[in-house]
Amino acid sequence: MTNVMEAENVKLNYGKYEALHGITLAFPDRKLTALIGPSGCGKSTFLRCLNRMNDDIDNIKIRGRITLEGKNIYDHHLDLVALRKRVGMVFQQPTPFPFSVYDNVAYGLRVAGVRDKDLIDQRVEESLKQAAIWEETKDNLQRNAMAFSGGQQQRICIARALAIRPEVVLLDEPTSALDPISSAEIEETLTGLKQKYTFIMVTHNLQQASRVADQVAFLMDGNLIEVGTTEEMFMAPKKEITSNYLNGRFG
Ligand SMILES: Nc1ncnc2c1ncn2[C@@H]1O[C@H](COP(=O)(O)OP(=O)(O)OP(=O)(O)O)[C@@H](O)[C@H]1O
Repeated sequence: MTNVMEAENVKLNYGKYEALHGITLAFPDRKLTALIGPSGCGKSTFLRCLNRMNDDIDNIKIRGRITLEGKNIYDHHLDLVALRKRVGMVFQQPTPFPFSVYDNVAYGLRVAGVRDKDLIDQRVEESLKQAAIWEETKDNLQRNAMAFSGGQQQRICIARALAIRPEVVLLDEPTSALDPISSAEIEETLTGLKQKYTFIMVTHNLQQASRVADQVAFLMDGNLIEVGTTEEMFMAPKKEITSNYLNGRFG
């Protein structure tokens, strides 16, 4: 199995505080990896390293190496806009822009300089279909995206992330702000898309990880404690501390 991204001994400091102590973790192609662990263990911090979303924070220092298809994403020559086209992101709160569904999904393509209206139309439709929100939006593409429900907005945001055809999609607790039905719809959407994209998802919801992930990584206090296939992690974790966490004894 090939790995699309690899993190090697990633350490991160917020000023003097070391939040990640040397994380080594590989992300297999077209699989969903769930990052789990107690609050404050560094899941989001680590996720944000993977498309350099931490770069703008003052006093941050990142060491180690993160590669995308073998190339170091922290290389000085790297074009950040190009990186973010290849590694997209979906946030915890649905964050549609305050304009139409169509313009939301077309946004990334237009920023990338695509002007061909037919190509944009086609990509908007394809992406909304992939994110399983086409049926609910196809007659309302000019409606403001903010006028849809939270769950629909999140699927519009997934469509927006997919429109530029990233290789990797980072998801930071994408369902924690949603009701159970919308969460289930997002899970179904992700499961259906796994053949096409590599997903890396932070989640607090262990059941969700067990339902949608292929690989699960357990972090605690800025360390990677254990990583394995979802089955290995939930059925036969190697470390007692992992087992205690999965059984709800702490966290
Ligand atoms: N911008 C920041 N400046 C300073 N410290 C930060 C910053 N962001 C996070 N931290 C600290 O780094 C540690 C890891 O935080 P992070 O948000 O990555 O954890 P998490 O596992 O995603 O937590 P949660 O599950 O609660 O979202 C925490 O101690 C947090 O307080």
